[in-house]
Amino acid sequence: MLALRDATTRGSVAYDNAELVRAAAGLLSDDPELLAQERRRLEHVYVDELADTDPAQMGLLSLVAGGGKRVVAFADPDSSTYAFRGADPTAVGTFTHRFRTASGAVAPAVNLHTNYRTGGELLAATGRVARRLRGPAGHRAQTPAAEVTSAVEVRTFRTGTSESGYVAHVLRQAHLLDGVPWSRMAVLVRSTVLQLASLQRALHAAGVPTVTQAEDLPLHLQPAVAPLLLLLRCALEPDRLDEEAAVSLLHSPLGGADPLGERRLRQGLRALALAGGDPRPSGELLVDALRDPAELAAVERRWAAPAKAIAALIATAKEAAANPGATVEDVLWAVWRASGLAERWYGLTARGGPVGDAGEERGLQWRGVAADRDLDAVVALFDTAARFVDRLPGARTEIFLDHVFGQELPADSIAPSADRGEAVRLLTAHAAKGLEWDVVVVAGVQEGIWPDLRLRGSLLGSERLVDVLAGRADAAGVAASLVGQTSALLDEERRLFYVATTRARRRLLVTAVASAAVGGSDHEEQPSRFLHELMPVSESDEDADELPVGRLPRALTLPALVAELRTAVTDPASPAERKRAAAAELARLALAGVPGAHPNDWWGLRELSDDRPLVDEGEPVKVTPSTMESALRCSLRWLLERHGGSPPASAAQGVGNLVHAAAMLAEDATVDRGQLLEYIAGRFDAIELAAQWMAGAERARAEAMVDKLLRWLATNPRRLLAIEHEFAVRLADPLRPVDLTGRVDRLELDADGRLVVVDLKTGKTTSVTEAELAEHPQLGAYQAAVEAGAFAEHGDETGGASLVQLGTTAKEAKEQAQAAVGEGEEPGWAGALVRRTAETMAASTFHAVANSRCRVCPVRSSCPISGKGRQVVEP
Ligand SMILES: Nc1ncnc2c1ncn2[C@@H]1O[C@H](COP(=O)(O)OP(=O)(O)OP(=O)(O)O)[C@@H](O)[C@H]1O
Repeated sequence: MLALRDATTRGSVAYDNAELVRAAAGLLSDDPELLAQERRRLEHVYVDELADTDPAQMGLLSLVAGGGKRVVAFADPDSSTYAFRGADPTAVGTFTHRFRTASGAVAPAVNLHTNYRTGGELLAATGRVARRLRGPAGHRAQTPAAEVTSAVEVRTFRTGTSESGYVAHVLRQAHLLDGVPWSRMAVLVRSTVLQLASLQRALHAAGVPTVTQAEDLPLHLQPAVAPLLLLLRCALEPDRLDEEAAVSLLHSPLGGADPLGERRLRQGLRALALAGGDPRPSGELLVDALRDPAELAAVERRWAAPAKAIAALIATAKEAAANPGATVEDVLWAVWRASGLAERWYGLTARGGPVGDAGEERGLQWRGVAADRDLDAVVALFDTAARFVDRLPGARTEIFLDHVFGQELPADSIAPSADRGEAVRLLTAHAAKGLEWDVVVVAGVQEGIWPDLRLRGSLLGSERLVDVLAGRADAAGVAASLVGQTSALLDEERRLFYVATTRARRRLLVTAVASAAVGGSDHEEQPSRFLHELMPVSESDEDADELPVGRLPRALTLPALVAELRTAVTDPASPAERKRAAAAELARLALAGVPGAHPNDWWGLRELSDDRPLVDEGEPVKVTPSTMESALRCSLRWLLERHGGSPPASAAQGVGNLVHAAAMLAEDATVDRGQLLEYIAGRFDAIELAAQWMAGAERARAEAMVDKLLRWLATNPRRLLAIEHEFAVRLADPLRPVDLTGRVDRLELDADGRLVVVDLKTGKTTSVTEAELAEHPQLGAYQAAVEAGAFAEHGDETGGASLVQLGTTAKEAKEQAQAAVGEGEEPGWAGALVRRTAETMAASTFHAVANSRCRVCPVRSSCPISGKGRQVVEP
């Protein structure tokens, strides 16, 4: 702490760990009194992970514990993985010479050969990896302490999905069958950025609880921190605000948009731009809107809100950064306060705490835990910012951002990690160092990812300094040095893999994807060479290079088991023996109350609860002309829709309804057009449109329909009797009386004094063909109603019925007229059709009939002839 204080007050630009250690060493060597005091205080000094120490740490150690002090250091040269932070594995070899005994003799070195962690099979496999490492080998022979069983499994998969499915399966198996607690299992990956999130989602979906500890992720990747940093970056470096950044800001907690919201916003911006003759794609418009939110005022408030919030925060950041003397802390604070996230997350954390069993509370509690974690991460960000400001007063925020984004691994943390409950830990191989679990999965071990042979360096390049000091850097040949660096990297990656695989006590699973390039794509994924290294050397040369391919077994869930047993029992091809065994298992599950196990639960085997007709004989059947067509087309759909299968009618009016309502005002062509348009304009805003940007076009369509109606009225020779007239009439029949009820748009009188029913259609595709028109059920039913005396006050002779198509793309309204029923060869056809419909509606059996509307049928999932509803009839 002293060193730290001095390092900062002396205005040093000490910034990485090695520099801090160096500052402490400097302080001690400058002050003999302090050094003596320290040396007196330390009687025994223990060093763990000696192979990961860097020269500065060794210097400090020499100061406080050199000269014959009691120092014990532990090292495994094969697990040194911090060379990129300046660690020097050769410190292990020179240690006994450097830290001599009090008498000046070389210190003793002891090799520990007993392994208490695991058993023979695992040791043999990890030993094969270690064998390929350069360096001392004397310590490598290890024997297990006891006869424990251990197992290694290497598997490759064709896709990442099946890989994570298999990983989930193995974890569930260990938990459910072998009783391993979730917290004694872990999944290790090489790269947080590439692998962690997708794996976590897949495991979660498969019912494996996982936990990624915040401290396992570098700061800039933590979900709560990433959007704040991105926002700062975009505010300070405007070029950074591209479409990708804009979208992730909108979807972050700072924006709060969902995918639908984003689409609506894009559509809105594009409609506006197009209206102004600007043809740019919506991505560019989105970026512009975040820079200058003026445009957003014209977009519907609901969809514009996330973008407005982000634009405001960007402005806040810019403003804060423009203040003279503003530090990164000030800027961050301004943005954080303006975001309002603090209040929201604190509200949620109040519900956090340990996760109990009460199912309902659980969701809230998880959200509370997540909010806790997010707040922790933001606090860590402020800590980092404060340290940065302390060390580099006056440095610009951009430099801070570079620094934070440059971190590949979580910063060292001395905070103890909280116990996050019973869950499988998901972490990087680096973070797994020093830990162990009963079951360890090392996933995604792909060539190119692990080993990752891209040359890299630390902020200050300290690892190269180490090379120079150790005489490894060849000043003469850069190429030679590059080769050297690459092979050193391969060693380091292999050691990291060794660390990962040696974390397992009982069971190790290592997986990768092996996918051949498909078609012209050169995207081929290869398992890492490390997988081969784990495998025992094969006897025959033929399959020496073959890695075992993994197959996804049945999911270890009750429903999957029940499904498999049921298939075995009912499959005609399965042998009698197997059927009997499956039936016995099902019986056992049924006794235990497992849903779906007892044949009583199998839909296909259930007795009908009631086989009486829907309407008792002699009772009237209610038929409305508008549903006749549907009932005749497929009576099952009609039945299901009628009894809860269709979504409730929306209260909001559509454009068609609005035009219908306006048409009620239009008795004939003398009506005032302006009045109709005013009517439409006045109610237009109440319409639920698919998108606000469609409003212009939809309104034009509504107005066009009104104009078509007016022009059609001008040519319509008949006289209006009633508009929107309701009727109810009984078609008498001793067995099956029919109550025909409904409403007609227009009831008109033709030149011969006969009644004509006119139905206005506002849909775009409601036209019918000539053939369909002759027996159009709805029109026929109107005619039958007329004949049965539904409009007795006006007469009971029908002159036909018409559809007037207003909504099609045609310029003029089209009248489609059905001839009067009495004029045809079969005068009673309409009444007969109504009776037939009534029979269908009152029946005890309803038929599913395949037809052109099946594709959009809302009750497909209950239809036996649709693939989706097969379970309705099959056991
Ligand atoms: N003498 C012992 N008797 C029984 N168990 C032991 C003994 N020594 C260590 N173990 C157990 O063996 C396991 C590994 O021990 P430890 O973590 O100390 O090894 P390590 O060499 O530091 O491992 P690494 O550096 O690879 O993480 C632990 O579970 C520990 O409890």
